[in-house]
Amino acid sequence: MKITGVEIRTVEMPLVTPFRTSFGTETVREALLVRVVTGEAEGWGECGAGTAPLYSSEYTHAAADVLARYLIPALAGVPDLDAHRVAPALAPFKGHRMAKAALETAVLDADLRARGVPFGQALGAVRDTVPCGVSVGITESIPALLDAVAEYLDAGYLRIKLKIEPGWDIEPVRAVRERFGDIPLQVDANTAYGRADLRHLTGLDPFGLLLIEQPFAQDDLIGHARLAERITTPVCLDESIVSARAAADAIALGACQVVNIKPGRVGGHLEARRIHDVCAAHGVPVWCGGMLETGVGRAANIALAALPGFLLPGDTSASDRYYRTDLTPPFRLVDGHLAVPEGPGIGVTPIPEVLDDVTVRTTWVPL
Ligand SMILES: O=C(O)CCC(=O)N[C@@H](C(=O)O)c1ccccc1
Repeated sequence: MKITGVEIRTVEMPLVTPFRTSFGTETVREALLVRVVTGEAEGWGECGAGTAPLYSSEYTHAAADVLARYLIPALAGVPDLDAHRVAPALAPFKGHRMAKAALETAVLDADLRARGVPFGQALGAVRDTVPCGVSVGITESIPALLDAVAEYLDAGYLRIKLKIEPGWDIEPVRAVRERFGDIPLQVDANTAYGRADLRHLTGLDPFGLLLIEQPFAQDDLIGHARLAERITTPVCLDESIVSARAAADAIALGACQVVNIKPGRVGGHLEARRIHDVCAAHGVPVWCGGMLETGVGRAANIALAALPGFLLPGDTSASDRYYRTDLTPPFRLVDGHLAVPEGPGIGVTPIPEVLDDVTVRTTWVPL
């Protein structure tokens, strides 16, 4: 594949409601899109980094800079470029996995579109639709939380994930259980707790949760292993699982019994598939996480979520969970499921007038 150039585009997408997690509240999603232009096709990728480095060390401006200054130019010298050669070409540059993932996905998308191959088929999808869960942010009150959960259940979501943090954990879970019974329910702390909270977190065990996600710091595998020894609820890791090796180590240490796979967090869909394979080899179920992606990133996530080891509903919600107008034709929930795009590549393309409306910056990097 010969790339003629790459466009880096920053868009600002208003969220339908503020999204509050333990690491902050977002009302507008600033997202970075990468468009790879080749003689045969154009490919799209989305970088999940936030405006500020609150989920991980990456953030939108840094991702745009490292793409323009180092990552995209690094592809210039790669003979017979294809998606499998992107990660090795970018390996000399440390970190910046979300920026690397956006570029690799765009190269993969361009290649697949040129060959008429759907993303899901290329990755090894075995389903045409994927079951969908939804992530419910921290709300002002318990009644507001119950209203939000009721709305999502009415919309057909098959699993509820509650964001938790110190001071907002056992009570919200208890309230949801009392109102809605034994619906599929899990919690996500985004590293908000310390080992001193371990005993308190065992208080979540009686509620029959599907999992407790990433209560401790990204690098605290021992802390997660100790919690796992004290509770019957599976421990799930998100921020800690940055590679297939990290997944193998975490499983070996007993630090996780479930893994949330996010292609952006691990450097791309090819590493995401390797993590899927490592987990499958250890009998560890995985599910597809989300980072408020527009339809571009969402399409690729849905294709990934159709792989055989994705045994739990993911955060692949419908477009209207976050956006009144998505960049692409919206993903709509049908009986709690989203359809895996069937077209070549990721199967969707941003709608030009929508894209122009929300674009705040574009950079063209010729190769
Ligand atoms: O449904 C979604 O796209 C968001 C699901 C969700 O809660 N994502 C959280 C997370 O901690 O997993 C997140 C949001 C934005 C950025 C990083 C992470």
